Amino acid sequence: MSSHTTAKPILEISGLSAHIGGQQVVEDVSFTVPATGITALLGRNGVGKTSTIKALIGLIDRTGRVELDGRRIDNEPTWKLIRRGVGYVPEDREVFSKLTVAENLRLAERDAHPRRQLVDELFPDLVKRSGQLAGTLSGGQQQMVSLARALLNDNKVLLIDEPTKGLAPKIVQEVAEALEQAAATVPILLVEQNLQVVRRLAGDAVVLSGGRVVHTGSALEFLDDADLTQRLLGVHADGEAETPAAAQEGAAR
Ligand SMILES: Nc1ncnc2c1ncn2[C@@H]1O[C@H](COP(=O)(O)OP(=O)(O)OP(=O)(O)O)[C@@H](O)[C@H]1O
Repeated sequence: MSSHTTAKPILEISGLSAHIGGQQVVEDVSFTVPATGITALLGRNGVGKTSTIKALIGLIDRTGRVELDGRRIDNEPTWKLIRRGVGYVPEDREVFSKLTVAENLRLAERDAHPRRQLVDELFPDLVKRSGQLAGTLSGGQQQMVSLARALLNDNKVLLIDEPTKGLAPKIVQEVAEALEQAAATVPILLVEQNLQVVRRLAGDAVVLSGGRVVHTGSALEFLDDADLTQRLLGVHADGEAETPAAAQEGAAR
């Protein structure tokens, strides 16, 4: 899928900076997220991908400018951004383990008319397991619950952090399939280490190093540039073994 586009972006980020414990983890970050398709946020471990997403939605203190659909949101608290239609699927999934699948989904319903049919079509396995405690699901199934919760509401954009992390290859493909279908209904900013998934899904790519944006452009063009992927991700993105999880931040700083 190539959705490299010049249409009006859904998210416009400029000069975003954030500190954690005295360390600057996001440094003057600027990029845009197009109003359609999937934009991949890439980089080695520890470069600040998760922190950038958290800064975007105010989960860590930030400075800079963030616009959602042309409206400034950087001065608003997280709960308000969620209500304005910024869906967040965190890295650790955060399902309520003592609640059933159905209860997890019901808790997430924010709109008067949640998109039940879409979610049931996307995740038939969850329909079958609606009475099962979420804590007894596999990692992949919990990821589906986490994605389903965000998709129930009519969001303007989804921020999804490493949805395939730690999942078996077959389940990675299922999650990728769900993301592909979800992206037909809502634009997505996706942190993803599995570059085969990025290749399949992403139109644009934003690459971070040392808390800064070091590359933006077409995801496929980036992945096809072996020198650039080697330099910025520590891997050759040549179709095989495209998972730079072990490539530590450091060399690119
Ligand atoms: N709660 C925290 N306390 C202290 N330092 C933190 C905390 N969270 C993140 N950091 C530091 O901030 C930097 C950026 O981390 P972040 O998790 O945003 O990177 P990332 O690119 O998402 O990494 P990964 O791919 O490993 O998830 C790292 O140096 C990390 O050690």
